[in-house]
Amino acid sequence: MYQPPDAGRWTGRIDSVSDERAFRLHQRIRLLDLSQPFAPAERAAAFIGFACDEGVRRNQGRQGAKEAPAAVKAALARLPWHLPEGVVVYDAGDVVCVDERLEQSQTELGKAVARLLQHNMAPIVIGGGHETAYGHYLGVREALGTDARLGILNIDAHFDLRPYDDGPTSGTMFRQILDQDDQVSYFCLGIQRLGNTAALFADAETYRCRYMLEDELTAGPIEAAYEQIEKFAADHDAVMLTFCMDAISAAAAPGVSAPSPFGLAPSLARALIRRIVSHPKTISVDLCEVNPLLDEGGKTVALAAAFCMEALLHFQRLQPRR
Ligand SMILES: N=CN[C@@H](CCC(=O)O)C(=O)O
Ligand SMILES: [Mn+2]
Ligand SMILES: [Mn+2]
Repeated sequence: MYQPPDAGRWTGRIDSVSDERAFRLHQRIRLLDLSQPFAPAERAAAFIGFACDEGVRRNQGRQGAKEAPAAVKAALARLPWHLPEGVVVYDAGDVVCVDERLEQSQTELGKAVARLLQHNMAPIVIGGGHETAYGHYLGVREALGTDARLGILNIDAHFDLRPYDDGPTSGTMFRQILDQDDQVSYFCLGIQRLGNTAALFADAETYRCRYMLEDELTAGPIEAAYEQIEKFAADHDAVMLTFCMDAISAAAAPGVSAPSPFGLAPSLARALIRRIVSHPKTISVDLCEVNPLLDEGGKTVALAAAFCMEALLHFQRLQPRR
C-alpha cells in the first residue's frame, strides 16, 4: 500500500527562518505524492520508504525494521543542509507492507522506484528489512529495460543467497535476482566469515559472486576496494547500491536484526558509500535493516540518516553540471 508523504515528519530545530546557510533538511524538503502526476526533475533525489519487515519475520529474524522509514526520516530532518545550489530533495512517501503480503509490497516498491528513475530522480530507498533490495531491483530493472547490464553492489555481512523454495525472505533476494536475470552480476562488500555458512560461501562461488570479506576491507588499503568497485562498474551499464546496516560493527549499529561483532567501522562504510555513489554509473541506493526497536540511544538510526545524507552529498547525479 502506498502512503503519500507526511509533512508532520519533517520538523526540527530552526536556527533561522531567513538565513539559508542555517537551514536543515526539514526546511528544504519537498513532498512528492507518487499517486499524482508530476514533472521530471533536474538534479533531484527522492526518499522512498519501505515499511516492511515481513522478509525478516520469514527469515527468523528480529522484526522492527518496518519502523525505520519514519525514524530515519525524522533523524534526516534534523541534519544541516549542505547540498549544492539547485539540488532538490523530495520525500516521496512510503510503501507499506500489509497482511504479510511481501511479494505485493516489493512489486509496489518497484513501481515507485521505476517512476522516480523515469522522472530523472535519484531514489534513496529507506527500508525495511533487506527484502527491500528485491523491490528496489525490480524498479531499477523496469527503468533500465531488459538489456542493460546491471551491477548490484551490496555492502553487507551476509550474502543473502538463500534458497527460496518456501518463498522469498530477507535472506534470498540476490539468489532470486541472479536466477531470473542473466544481465545482473553481484558484488558484496563486508562479508563476515561467521555470518554465513560454508554452504552459502559455496553458493556464492556457484553464482560467481564477487566479494570482499570485512577483515580484508578493514586491513586495507581501501584503494584495493576502490579498484574492485571500479572494475565492477566498468563491466556494467548501471550500478545500484544496496546497504545492509548489519555490515557495520555492532558497537556502532546495535539496532539491527543480526548484529556483527566485527562489522565494518562506520568511517570505512562511509568511504565506500561516497566512492560508489560518486561513480557516474550509480543510479539508485537503498539502506536497509535498521531496527529502531532494538536501537541503543538512537545511534543506529542516527548513523543510517548520516549515511543517507552522505549518499545525497556525493551522488554524481546531483553535482553541478560543468
Ligand atoms: N538479511 C539478513 N540475512 C541474514 C540474516 C542472518 C541472521 O539472522 O543470523 C541471512 O539470511 O543470512
Ligand atoms: Mn546483512
Ligand atoms: Mn542483507
